[in-house]
Amino acid sequence: MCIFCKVAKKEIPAKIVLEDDDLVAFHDINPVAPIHVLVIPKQHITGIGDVSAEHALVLGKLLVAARRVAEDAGLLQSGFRVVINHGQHAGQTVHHVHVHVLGGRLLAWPPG
Ligand SMILES: CCNC(=O)OC[C@H]1O[C@@H](n2cnc3c(=O)[nH]c(N)nc32)[C@H](O)[C@@H]1O
Repeated sequence: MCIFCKVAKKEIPAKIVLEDDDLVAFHDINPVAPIHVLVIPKQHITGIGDVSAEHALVLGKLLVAARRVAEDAGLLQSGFRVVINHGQHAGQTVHHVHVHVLGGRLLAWPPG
């Protein structure tokens, strides 16, 4: 089973910050910013490159949850970044779609 499916099923530990029937949000194990949270659907979706119209609702819920994570982390004023990586060039290492919520410091643009 994929590692994020295990997190969703509580089979491996994670510092969960938000959860509902459809998704779970938890701190990244290797944060690249003071706030680095991942928002994942409980349903296994391999990557944003694999989605279609049938996924629109859950994808929307991930983005609304990302905003809630940012708000709860006090980032609405200072700013935050929401990132989804797909495939090798984007550095995707876990093949279960996940939204990165990054904040707490000035974030460079363009990303490397
Ligand atoms: C370019 C990033 N591309 C990507 O695919 O990000 C995957 C993200 O998931 C993180 N991560 C991996 N395993 C675990 C785990 O068991 N637990 C947690 N809490 N985070 C994990 C990893 O640090 C990376 O930022």
